[in-house]
Amino acid sequence: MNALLHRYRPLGVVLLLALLLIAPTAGLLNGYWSRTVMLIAILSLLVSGLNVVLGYAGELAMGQVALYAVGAYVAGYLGVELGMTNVLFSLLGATLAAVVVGLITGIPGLRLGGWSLAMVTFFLVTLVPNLVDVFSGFTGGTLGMATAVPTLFGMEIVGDRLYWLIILVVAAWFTVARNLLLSRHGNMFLVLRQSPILASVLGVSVYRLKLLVYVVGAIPAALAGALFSMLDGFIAPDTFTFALALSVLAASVVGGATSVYGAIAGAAVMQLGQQTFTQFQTWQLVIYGAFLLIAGIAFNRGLAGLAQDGLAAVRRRGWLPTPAPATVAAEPAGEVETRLEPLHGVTLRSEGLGKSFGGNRALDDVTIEARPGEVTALIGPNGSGKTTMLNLICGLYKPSAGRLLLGEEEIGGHPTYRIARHGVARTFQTPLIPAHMTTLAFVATGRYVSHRVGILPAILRLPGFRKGYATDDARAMALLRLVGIADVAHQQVDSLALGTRRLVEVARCLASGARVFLFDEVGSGLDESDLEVLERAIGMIREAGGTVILVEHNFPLVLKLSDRIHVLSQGRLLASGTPAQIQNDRRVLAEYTGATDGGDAPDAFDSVADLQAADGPATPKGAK
Ligand SMILES: Nc1ncnc2c1ncn2[C@@H]1O[C@H](COP(=O)(O)OP(=O)(O)OP(=O)(O)O)[C@@H](O)[C@H]1O
Repeated sequence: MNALLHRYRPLGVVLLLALLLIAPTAGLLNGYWSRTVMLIAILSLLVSGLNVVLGYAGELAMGQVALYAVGAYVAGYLGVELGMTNVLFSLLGATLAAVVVGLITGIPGLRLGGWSLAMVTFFLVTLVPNLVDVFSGFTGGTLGMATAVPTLFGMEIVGDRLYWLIILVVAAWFTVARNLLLSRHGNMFLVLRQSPILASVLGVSVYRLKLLVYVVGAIPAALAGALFSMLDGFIAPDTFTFALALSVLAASVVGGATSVYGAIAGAAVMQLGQQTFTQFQTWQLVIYGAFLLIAGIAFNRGLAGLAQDGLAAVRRRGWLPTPAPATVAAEPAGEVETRLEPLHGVTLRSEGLGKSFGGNRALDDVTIEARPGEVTALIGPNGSGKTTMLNLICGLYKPSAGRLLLGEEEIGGHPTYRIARHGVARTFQTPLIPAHMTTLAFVATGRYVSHRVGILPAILRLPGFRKGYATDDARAMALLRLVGIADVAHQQVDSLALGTRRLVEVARCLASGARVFLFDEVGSGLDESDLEVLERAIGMIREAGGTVILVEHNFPLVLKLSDRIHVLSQGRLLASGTPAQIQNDRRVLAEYTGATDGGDAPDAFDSVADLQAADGPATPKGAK
């Protein structure tokens, strides 16, 4: 079974749901506790929406409370003004309104970037009383409005029926959230949270994905509003306060923002705290602040993290069986691919390429070509412009001058995600590795764009989703075997050592089915055996027809692997040639020894390789 599906067995959740559903008829809940459970359930919807946006996509959106108000007023309006009391209309109306408000606020908030979404949504919350006042004809203004009795096919939804409706809607949302977050989409949200740059080199439009996450997170908030209007039968603006927004944030942090069900725990703590302690209202802002501080500092994965650690400790002691690691349908264990499928590499050419940062010319008039089925190395001292070149090729920087051609197509200045979709994959000097993800799942993110599985099949767990995941996992596993690190497949990827992370990045690039591979100092930090694996992997990419551009300080590795070497010095092309030509080039030797021109190169070294041998570590002057 797929590793991702295997990890989560929601038995406890199903039992809790069954218990909650039978509780009123079994006499387990009196009126007070029944209302408390409903309020916790409604609050957990708000918190869950924030978890999706903040915990998964890393965007601080404070507007859950405003969307809560939208859901409440839309449901109220439909019932009172239009006579549409059917709860299905109320819930659908609230959902549509959430999508519309989500788009209206998310588009400018996310376009501007930085903290603007937090600011836009913060103002949205402060605007609620004013908007309610402006539309007082429909909303009842500050005095509030009484809502109509909800119905379902002619049946009044009150008492236990309302209780069941709330529990079932909340259960349905958590099923959707679980299926979405524990899927390749959820993994991509985690990538986005860790690094928008990483998401974009994986071919994802960061803006669109953030907007999607924000709108998805708006839906439960509006559903919560609709349910609250049915529960209280009355809506007034003083429900939708900034204090409630803070309480939702505190509940998210306390429950664990990257947990699916932590929202329920966080909501329960906040709701019960409020009901139990009479002083809570007076001190609520201080209490929320304290919760945020304590949870942020002492247990930053919240109650869900504590529960997971506790469960792991219990399993270590043997008091509970440890689930067997997921098995992945791939080639027979131990069998390693010795060749790759054809990679359809393409020629990458820069013509007079330049890049300036203010007055600093990082690259100036650089013309190089990297051909399919070849390894093209870019070398040069620190600051000579190698990484800038890779950043230009993958679209992280826009060229100041010149052209970049992928085959016949000009790609200079295109957005990173579009260039990635043309088949350009890259690694980073400091590997970009997300938290809360296994190595296998991370390598599989390479396939997110090239082998699409829709959101709906993921939410509904349709056969297409299961098949897509089985293939993702099998492919990722095969590639981990290829780079010799299959043993870490089920470990958290952010727990791996630097050298292993580099090999993980190579596997991720291969998973995307790329045609052009940009490897930035991929050999640094690797021990001898890792280097052998890396050499074999790069050799296979070359044989399969891939185009490889290798930025590397390890000169022996460069000599061994490259078909052609370009040497940069202070942003300009100093020399180009075969490894034999470059290692005997006096200008290159001079550059590496710090002599001012080729003629000053010390006689003791006849080649760069001699210099490396004498110097010990294979890094030129000043390398990181
Ligand atoms: N985003 C940026 N803003 C300003 N200057 C930059 C930026 N990126 C690179 N530079 C400058 O461009 C020049 C080339 O830097 P680059 O990182 O490309 O060199 P490099 O050859 O990759 O060095 P290293 O081997 O240390 O990685 C340096 O002077 C650097 O300070």
